[in-house]
Amino acid sequence: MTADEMKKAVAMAALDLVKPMLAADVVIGIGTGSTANHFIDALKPYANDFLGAVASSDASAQRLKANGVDVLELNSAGTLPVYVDGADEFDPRFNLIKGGGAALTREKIVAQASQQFICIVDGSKQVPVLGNFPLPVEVIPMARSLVARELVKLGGDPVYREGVITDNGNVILDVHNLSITDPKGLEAAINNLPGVVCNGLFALRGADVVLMGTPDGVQSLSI
Ligand SMILES: O=C(CO)[C@H](O)[C@H](O)COP(=O)(O)O
Repeated sequence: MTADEMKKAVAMAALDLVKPMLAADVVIGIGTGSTANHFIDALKPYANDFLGAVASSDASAQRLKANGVDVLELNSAGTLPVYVDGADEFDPRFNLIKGGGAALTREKIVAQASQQFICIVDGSKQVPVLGNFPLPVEVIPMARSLVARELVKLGGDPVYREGVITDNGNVILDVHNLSITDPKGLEAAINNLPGVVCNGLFALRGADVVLMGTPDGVQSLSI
């Protein structure tokens, strides 16, 4: 089974969890990336069974609309019952690194607005300790060098993701060589740096459910 086939399988497994929640007044949260894209495509036959979705990126919003799903603003949607999204890494406590697709800020907002976060990943994303995947940090452009120096003080090696501007008009620093033994503490510390909009650690609000695709099928993991 290819990685893409595993991503599709976890997307279908997530759909099985979400289908019973769908109703005429229900709005769901949708993430960004190749795994989330499979989930969006799988929603097409059910597009008329719920009110719509809040998207974590312009790319996902466009894909939802192409699949017949109405896209709503979070401000008019209130609390969402569920958020479905991928991740770049997850640890045994369901802390995550996200933002490989540069959508981390809106992803974190929609996750925070949701009662349940279903994380859909292939097995390559499972790690004992977060940090092998470089941690994305979204930064106000004028603060890029300042924040980079502060991230070095925290023990990381930040690299400017050249050519990438987020949906919010900001830039991304990818922080290499972090061994993240205190995900909540590091998430808060990085968020406290002036110029940082958001960082890709999802520990203060991690996933509730992880569906992991393996060559032997989809595993529903628990903490
Ligand atoms: O955080 C993300 C985008 O900002 C994605 O969820 C993460 O990069 C995983 O992507 P994929 O499903 O393509 O492996």
